[in-house]
Amino acid sequence: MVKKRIVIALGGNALGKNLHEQMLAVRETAKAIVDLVEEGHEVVISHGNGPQVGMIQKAMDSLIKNEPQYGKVPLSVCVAMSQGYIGYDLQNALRETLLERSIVKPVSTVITQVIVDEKDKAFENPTKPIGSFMTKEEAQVLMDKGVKVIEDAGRGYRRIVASPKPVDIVEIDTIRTLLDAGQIVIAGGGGGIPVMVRGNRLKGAKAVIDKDFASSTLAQLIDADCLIILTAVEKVAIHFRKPGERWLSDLSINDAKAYMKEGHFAPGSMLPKIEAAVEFAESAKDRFALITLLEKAKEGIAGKTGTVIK
Ligand SMILES: Nc1ncnc2c1ncn2[C@@H]1O[C@H](COP(=O)(O)OP(=O)(O)O)[C@@H](O)[C@H]1O
Ligand SMILES: NC(=O)OP(=O)(O)O
Repeated sequence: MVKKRIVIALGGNALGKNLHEQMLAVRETAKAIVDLVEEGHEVVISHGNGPQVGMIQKAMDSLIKNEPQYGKVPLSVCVAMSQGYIGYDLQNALRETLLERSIVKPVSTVITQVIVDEKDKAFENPTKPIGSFMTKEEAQVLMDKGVKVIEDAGRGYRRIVASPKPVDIVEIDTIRTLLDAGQIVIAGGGGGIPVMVRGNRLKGAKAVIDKDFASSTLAQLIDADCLIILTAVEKVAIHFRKPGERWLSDLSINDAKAYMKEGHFAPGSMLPKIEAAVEFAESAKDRFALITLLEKAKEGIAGKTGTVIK
């Protein structure tokens, strides 16, 4: 098997929805990642943070309601907190799994800041769902207080925040150096901490970047061969959950663009994954993206399952 440089973007099911679920889920996640390390691939791991950043923001808001002396915690800081505690669990699960298989490789989490454009139209039009799912009635209570909420891909209602596109990654040289030294890197967690450039200063932005887009940017900047997006489906489908549903093993860039126009991929769930996959696959010759289930990552990279976009 040809050794590849891979960015693995972990979806919600790789982390669970709360602290306890996360502790359990990352053990399985680590096994799937170490399977790829064992085959000699270089891996960088990125992950989502929708449920986690929503939980942190809610916790911080209720803290300052009772103890206002702490001051409001900006959303960018909540993203940084989510990177920290998810990275902590993930890097320890990876460390343990590597030791079990007698593989000597340091693992570290790089607190990653991602530059966004302050003129990005996304700041005027929040679209990124975060936090837990609510019923319509619960959502109405929040909406009455002026909180922006949407129905999230048929799964319930969630708060929404702005989600600008990633422009650049501040710590990219650190990530490259660690990778070139043969280490495993967790980076760009939760889409990265969104920051805006103000002269020598980086100012946190009130946003949550989509992890699939941040992963595509990361993969391009480290010249990865492959972007693997691990989620809750083994393959991508057209006519998903409708008559004529068809699961795809290969998806050309042109077909992906046509299917996006025809509305086959749900916004907020599969659509950003296909957009990110297409962006990466068309960024240079021989690059491809793979979308599959967490536990099928090894089979997917061997060409046995998943949807390959190239
Ligand atoms: N065309 C499609 N093909 C396959 N899955 C789709 C499609 N459209 C929407 N989905 C849904 O998108 C989900 C993945 O999005 P999501 O759960 O938001 O991702 P994440 O794993 O990053 O948390 C799948 O589990 C599936 O239910
Ligand atoms: N930041 C982000 O895209 O998180 P989710 O994948 O959990 O939505």
